Amino acid sequence: MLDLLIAASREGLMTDLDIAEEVDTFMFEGHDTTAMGLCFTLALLAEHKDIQDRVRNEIDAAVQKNGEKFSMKLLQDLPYLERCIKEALRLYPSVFVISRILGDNVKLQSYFVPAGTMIILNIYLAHRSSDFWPNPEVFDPDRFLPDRIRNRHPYSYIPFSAGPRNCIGKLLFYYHYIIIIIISKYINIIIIHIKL
Ligand code: HEM
Repeated sequence: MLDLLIAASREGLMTDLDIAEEVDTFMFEGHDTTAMGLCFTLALLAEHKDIQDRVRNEIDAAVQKNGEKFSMKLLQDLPYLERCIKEALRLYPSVFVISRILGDNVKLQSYFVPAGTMIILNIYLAHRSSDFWPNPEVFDPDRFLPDRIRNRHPYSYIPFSAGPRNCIGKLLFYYHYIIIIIISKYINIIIIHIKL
Protein backbone atom coordinates (compact mmCIF):
# COMPACT_ATOMS: atom_id res chain seq x y z
CA MET A 1 0.00 0.00 0.00
CA LEU A 2 2.74 2.44 1.04
CA ASP A 3 4.71 1.45 -2.08
CA LEU A 4 1.73 2.40 -4.25
CA LEU A 5 1.39 5.76 -2.52
CA ILE A 6 5.12 6.48 -2.91
CA ALA A 7 4.97 5.48 -6.59
CA ALA A 8 2.03 7.88 -7.05
CA SER A 9 4.01 10.68 -5.36
CA ARG A 10 6.97 10.07 -7.71
CA GLU A 11 4.56 10.72 -10.57
CA GLY A 12 3.56 13.97 -8.89
CA LEU A 13 0.07 12.67 -8.05
CA MET A 14 0.44 12.98 -4.26
CA THR A 15 2.32 15.23 -1.85
CA ASP A 16 4.08 14.01 1.31
CA LEU A 17 1.18 15.47 3.30
CA ASP A 18 -1.31 13.43 1.21
CA ILE A 19 0.68 10.26 2.00
CA ALA A 20 0.85 11.12 5.71
CA GLU A 21 -2.95 11.57 5.75
CA GLU A 22 -3.51 8.19 4.06
CA VAL A 23 -1.20 6.44 6.56
CA ASP A 24 -3.01 8.20 9.39
CA THR A 25 -6.40 7.05 8.03
CA PHE A 26 -5.32 3.43 7.79
CA MET A 27 -3.58 3.41 11.19
CA PHE A 28 -6.57 4.83 13.05
CA GLU A 29 -9.57 3.83 10.92
CA GLY A 30 -8.14 0.39 10.21
CA HIS A 31 -6.08 -0.62 13.22
CA ASP A 32 -7.36 1.13 16.31
CA THR A 33 -11.04 0.47 15.50
CA THR A 34 -10.43 -3.24 14.94
CA ALA A 35 -8.29 -3.60 18.07
CA MET A 36 -10.79 -1.81 20.34
CA GLY A 37 -13.79 -3.68 18.93
CA LEU A 38 -12.04 -7.00 19.41
CA CYS A 39 -11.17 -6.16 23.03
CA PHE A 40 -14.82 -5.36 23.77
CA THR A 41 -16.07 -8.49 21.97
CA LEU A 42 -13.72 -10.72 23.98
CA ALA A 43 -14.60 -8.90 27.21
CA LEU A 44 -18.33 -9.45 26.57
CA LEU A 45 -17.74 -13.14 25.84
CA ALA A 46 -15.73 -13.36 29.06
CA GLU A 47 -18.58 -11.77 31.02
CA HIS A 48 -21.24 -14.03 29.45
CA LYS A 49 -19.98 -17.56 29.91
CA ASP A 50 -23.18 -19.12 28.48
CA ILE A 51 -22.78 -17.14 25.25
CA GLN A 52 -19.06 -17.95 25.12
CA ASP A 53 -19.88 -21.69 25.43
CA ARG A 54 -22.42 -21.40 22.62
CA VAL A 55 -19.77 -19.73 20.41
CA ARG A 56 -17.28 -22.48 21.29
CA ASN A 57 -19.81 -25.20 20.41
CA GLU A 58 -20.65 -23.50 17.12
CA ILE A 59 -16.95 -23.32 16.19
CA ASP A 60 -16.43 -27.00 17.14
CA ALA A 61 -19.37 -28.08 14.98
CA ALA A 62 -18.28 -25.92 12.02
CA VAL A 63 -14.66 -27.14 12.23
CA GLN A 64 -15.86 -30.75 12.19
CA LYS A 65 -18.30 -30.07 9.35
CA ASN A 66 -15.46 -28.55 7.32
CA GLY A 67 -13.22 -31.59 7.80
CA GLU A 68 -10.97 -29.80 10.36
CA LYS A 69 -9.89 -27.38 7.59
CA PHE A 70 -9.67 -23.64 8.22
CA SER A 71 -11.16 -22.17 5.05
CA MET A 72 -13.22 -19.17 3.98
CA LYS A 73 -16.21 -21.51 4.00
CA LEU A 74 -15.63 -22.20 7.70
CA LEU A 75 -15.39 -18.47 8.45
CA GLN A 76 -18.74 -17.92 6.72
CA ASP A 77 -20.43 -20.74 8.62
CA LEU A 78 -20.57 -19.15 12.08
CA PRO A 79 -23.86 -17.22 12.29
CA TYR A 80 -24.01 -17.09 16.10
CA LEU A 81 -20.48 -15.71 16.38
CA GLU A 82 -21.38 -13.18 13.68
CA ARG A 83 -24.35 -12.06 15.78
CA CYS A 84 -22.09 -11.75 18.86
CA ILE A 85 -19.69 -9.50 16.95
CA LYS A 86 -22.55 -7.34 15.65
CA GLU A 87 -24.03 -7.03 19.14
CA ALA A 88 -20.62 -6.13 20.63
CA LEU A 89 -20.26 -3.36 18.03
CA ARG A 90 -23.76 -2.16 18.91
CA LEU A 91 -22.88 -1.77 22.60
CA TYR A 92 -19.32 -0.56 22.02
CA PRO A 93 -19.02 1.02 18.57
CA SER A 94 -15.29 1.70 18.07
CA VAL A 95 -16.17 4.93 16.24
CA PHE A 96 -18.80 6.35 18.56
CA VAL A 97 -19.26 9.80 16.95
CA ILE A 98 -18.86 11.03 13.39
CA SER A 99 -19.46 14.45 11.88
CA ARG A 100 -20.51 15.97 8.60
CA ILE A 101 -20.81 19.55 7.28
CA LEU A 102 -24.12 20.06 5.50
CA GLY A 103 -23.74 20.85 1.80
CA ASP A 104 -27.41 21.91 1.49
CA ASN A 105 -30.16 23.28 3.70
CA VAL A 106 -32.03 20.45 5.43
CA LYS A 107 -35.48 20.36 7.01
CA LEU A 108 -35.66 17.88 9.92
CA GLN A 109 -39.27 17.65 11.12
CA SER A 110 -39.78 21.13 12.64
CA TYR A 111 -36.08 22.11 12.51
CA PHE A 112 -34.45 24.03 9.68
CA VAL A 113 -30.69 23.33 9.49
CA PRO A 114 -28.78 25.64 7.14
CA ALA A 115 -26.01 24.54 4.76
CA GLY A 116 -22.55 24.82 6.34
CA THR A 117 -23.75 23.54 9.76
CA MET A 118 -21.57 20.88 11.37
CA ILE A 119 -23.67 17.85 12.35
CA ILE A 120 -22.37 15.50 15.05
CA LEU A 121 -23.87 12.01 14.84
CA ASN A 122 -23.69 10.12 18.11
CA ILE A 123 -23.56 6.44 17.10
CA TYR A 124 -23.20 5.27 20.71
CA LEU A 125 -26.52 6.88 21.70
CA ALA A 126 -28.35 5.61 18.59
CA HIS A 127 -27.19 2.08 19.41
CA ARG A 128 -28.46 2.36 22.98
CA SER A 129 -31.74 4.15 22.25
CA SER A 130 -34.79 2.33 23.61
CA ASP A 131 -36.70 3.76 20.62
CA PHE A 132 -34.99 1.11 18.52
CA TRP A 133 -33.63 -1.48 20.96
CA PRO A 134 -35.63 -3.14 23.75
CA ASN A 135 -33.48 -3.44 26.92
CA PRO A 136 -30.67 -1.61 25.12
CA GLU A 137 -28.03 -2.19 27.82
CA VAL A 138 -28.32 -5.99 27.62
CA PHE A 139 -25.83 -8.03 25.54
CA ASP A 140 -28.21 -10.14 23.44
CA PRO A 141 -26.68 -11.43 20.16
CA ASP A 142 -30.07 -12.81 19.07
CA ARG A 143 -31.26 -9.26 18.41
CA PHE A 144 -29.55 -9.81 15.07
CA LEU A 145 -31.59 -12.88 14.11
CA PRO A 146 -32.98 -12.31 10.59
CA ASP A 147 -36.62 -12.04 11.70
CA ARG A 148 -35.70 -9.55 14.45
CA ILE A 149 -33.80 -7.17 12.16
CA ARG A 150 -36.35 -7.20 9.34
CA ASN A 151 -38.30 -4.15 10.54
CA ARG A 152 -35.44 -2.33 12.22
CA HIS A 153 -34.81 1.31 11.26
CA PRO A 154 -31.99 1.22 8.66
CA TYR A 155 -29.98 3.88 10.49
CA SER A 156 -30.46 2.58 14.03
CA TYR A 157 -27.31 0.46 13.63
CA ILE A 158 -24.38 2.22 11.98
CA PRO A 159 -21.04 1.04 13.46
CA PHE A 160 -19.48 1.52 10.01
CA SER A 161 -21.35 4.76 9.25
CA ALA A 162 -23.55 4.83 6.13
CA GLY A 163 -23.71 6.46 2.73
CA PRO A 164 -20.88 7.13 0.29
CA ARG A 165 -18.16 7.64 2.96
CA ASN A 166 -18.90 4.50 4.96
CA CYS A 167 -16.13 2.15 6.12
CA ILE A 168 -14.18 0.41 3.36
CA GLY A 169 -12.83 -2.18 5.85
CA LYS A 170 -16.14 -3.49 7.18
CA LEU A 171 -15.71 -6.99 5.74
CA LEU A 172 -11.98 -7.25 6.35
CA PHE A 173 -12.37 -6.50 10.04
CA TYR A 174 -14.96 -9.25 10.30
CA TYR A 175 -12.60 -11.97 9.11
CA HIS A 176 -9.87 -10.70 11.46
CA TYR A 177 -12.24 -11.07 14.39
CA ILE A 178 -13.49 -14.50 13.42
CA ILE A 179 -9.95 -15.85 13.00
CA ILE A 180 -8.81 -14.46 16.35
CA ILE A 181 -11.92 -15.73 18.15
CA ILE A 182 -11.52 -19.19 16.59
CA ILE A 183 -7.94 -19.24 17.89
CA SER A 184 -9.03 -18.02 21.33
CA LYS A 185 -11.64 -20.80 21.43
CA TYR A 186 -8.82 -23.02 22.59
CA ILE A 187 -8.42 -20.94 25.71
CA ASN A 188 -11.02 -19.97 28.24
CA ILE A 189 -11.78 -16.26 27.91
CA ILE A 190 -12.02 -14.72 31.37
CA ILE A 191 -11.80 -11.24 32.79
CA ILE A 192 -9.23 -10.55 35.47
CA HIS A 193 -10.16 -7.49 37.50
CA ILE A 194 -7.02 -5.67 38.50
CA LYS A 195 -7.33 -3.27 41.42
CA LEU A 196 -5.20 -0.18 40.81
C1 HEM B 1 -14.38 -2.75 13.90
C2 HEM B 1 -13.72 -2.27 12.87
C3 HEM B 1 -14.05 -0.95 12.21
C4 HEM B 1 -14.98 0.01 12.54
C5 HEM B 1 -15.96 0.03 13.71
C6 HEM B 1 -14.87 1.06 11.54
C7 HEM B 1 -15.68 2.20 11.50
C8 HEM B 1 -15.60 3.17 10.53
C9 HEM B 1 -16.48 4.32 10.43
C10 HEM B 1 -17.63 4.63 11.39
C11 HEM B 1 -16.10 5.04 9.36
C12 HEM B 1 -16.75 6.33 8.82
C13 HEM B 1 -16.18 7.56 9.47
C14 HEM B 1 -17.01 8.75 9.06
O1 HEM B 1 -18.10 8.60 8.52
O2 HEM B 1 -16.57 9.87 9.34
C15 HEM B 1 -14.96 4.36 8.76
C16 HEM B 1 -14.30 4.80 7.64
C17 HEM B 1 -13.18 4.20 7.14
N1 HEM B 1 -12.66 2.99 7.51
FE1 HEM B 1 -13.33 1.79 9.00
N2 HEM B 1 -13.88 0.72 10.66
C18 HEM B 1 -13.35 -0.49 11.02
C19 HEM B 1 -12.35 -1.20 10.38
C20 HEM B 1 -11.64 -0.75 9.30
C21 HEM B 1 -10.58 -1.46 8.63
C22 HEM B 1 -10.07 -2.86 9.01
C23 HEM B 1 -10.11 -0.64 7.63
C24 HEM B 1 -9.01 -0.82 6.64
C25 HEM B 1 -8.66 -1.93 6.11
C26 HEM B 1 -10.89 0.57 7.66
C27 HEM B 1 -10.71 1.65 6.83
C28 HEM B 1 -11.52 2.75 6.77
C29 HEM B 1 -11.30 3.88 5.86
C30 HEM B 1 -10.15 4.03 4.86
C31 HEM B 1 -12.35 4.78 6.08
C32 HEM B 1 -12.57 6.13 5.38
C33 HEM B 1 -13.51 5.93 4.23
C34 HEM B 1 -13.82 7.26 3.55
O3 HEM B 1 -13.67 8.32 4.16
O4 HEM B 1 -14.25 7.23 2.38
N3 HEM B 1 -11.82 0.48 8.68
N4 HEM B 1 -14.68 3.23 9.48
